[in-house]
Amino acid sequence: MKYAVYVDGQEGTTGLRINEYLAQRADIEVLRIDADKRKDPAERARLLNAADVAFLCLPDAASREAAAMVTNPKTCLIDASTAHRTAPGWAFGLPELAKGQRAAIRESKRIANPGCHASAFILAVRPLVDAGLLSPDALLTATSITGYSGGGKSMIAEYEAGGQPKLTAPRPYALGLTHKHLPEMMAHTGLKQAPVFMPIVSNFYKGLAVTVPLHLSQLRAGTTPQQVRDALAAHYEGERFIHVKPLRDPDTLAGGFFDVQACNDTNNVDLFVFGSEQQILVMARLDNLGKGASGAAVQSMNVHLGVDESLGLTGPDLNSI
Ligand SMILES: NC(=O)C1=CN([C@@H]2O[C@H](COP(=O)(O)OP(=O)(O)OC[C@H]3O[C@@H](n4cnc5c(N)ncnc54)[C@H](OP(=O)(O)O)[C@@H]3O)[C@@H](O)[C@H]2O)C=CC1
Ligand SMILES: CC(=O)N[C@@H](CCC(=O)OP(=O)(O)O)C(=O)O
Repeated sequence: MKYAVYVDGQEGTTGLRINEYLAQRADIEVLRIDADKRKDPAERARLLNAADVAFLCLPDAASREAAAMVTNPKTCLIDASTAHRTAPGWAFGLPELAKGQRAAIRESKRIANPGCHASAFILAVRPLVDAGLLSPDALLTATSITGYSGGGKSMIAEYEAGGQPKLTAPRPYALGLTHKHLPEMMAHTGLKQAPVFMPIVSNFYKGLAVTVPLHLSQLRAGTTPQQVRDALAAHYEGERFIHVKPLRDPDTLAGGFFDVQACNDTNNVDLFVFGSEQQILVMARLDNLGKGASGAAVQSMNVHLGVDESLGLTGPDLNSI
């Protein structure tokens, strides 16, 4: 028996990449909507209710509409949008978050896929809160450097059209300090205050790194950089997609520059601790279309179905778009 899987938003950036992952799977039958009916509510409702798993790769409002169309109790929804990431009744699709998260994803028929910046921030900060090194009252800042595919089809078209000199330089944005990922960053780290968060989009397709600068005095008294690194390593022990690098990673320091794109075409997250004995940078790197979006969605599906969590996500056949 094959699982029936429908991707609502199959022509979008996230949907296309999910379909690439699914194309490698013998255990999955993809239900495709006819091109001329992609936005036909009746046809979408039919396919949503025929699916064992349906991915919502849509703007937030369309995701909410799609969720309301599902009446079949067997359909598991995995929503890539921001619509349900802190909503009651939805499991957060980050299996590595904490003990018990896999069970939540396994049991829930409603799974909210994390945002790309939020995934990196949460994976860097949650272990420090859980280990008692960082107080939930901490006042943090974070920056994120991201490729332009994070902005979906419209931003990709803008960058790839060429001819706009302003797009050749990095562009800070969300300067109103109300980025849409802040609620999930707080909800899933336990921080009581939102970080001051500035993302920067730049002239490369994909790849993302979030940096959280910390004075050691912001951490539990006496905490060393090595203890911060070790708390991350302990939290993610045995996790195949999360790689905690050695303190002041010699490979990165030898190169002199941080490579934001080094996790591209993988579902991996690399975590780093750089700095001196007084100040550190905790950094998390991922592919915004991999663990930051489509890879994470497929991983959550695998957890939900109880199949090997890395099925379709590793190996030489992993394509990129
Ligand atoms: N790109 C990324 O890195 C990430 C994106 N996300 C989230 O995933 C979701 C999808 O993003 P992304 O793939 O980038 O966006 P895109 O703009 O690339 O794709 C969205 C797709 O949804 C389609 N669509 C819009 N409205 C409807 C509707 N009412 N019914 C059916 N289809 C509809 C669009 O159609 P049309 O082709 O006609 O425009 C388009 O193909 C968003 O919520 C986004 O925030 C999450 C994490 C990362
Ligand atoms: C470059 C760019 O614009 N990136 C998007 C985030 C991409 C992402 O994670 O999207 P969702 O939260 O929509 O799922 C942004 O910062 O709004």
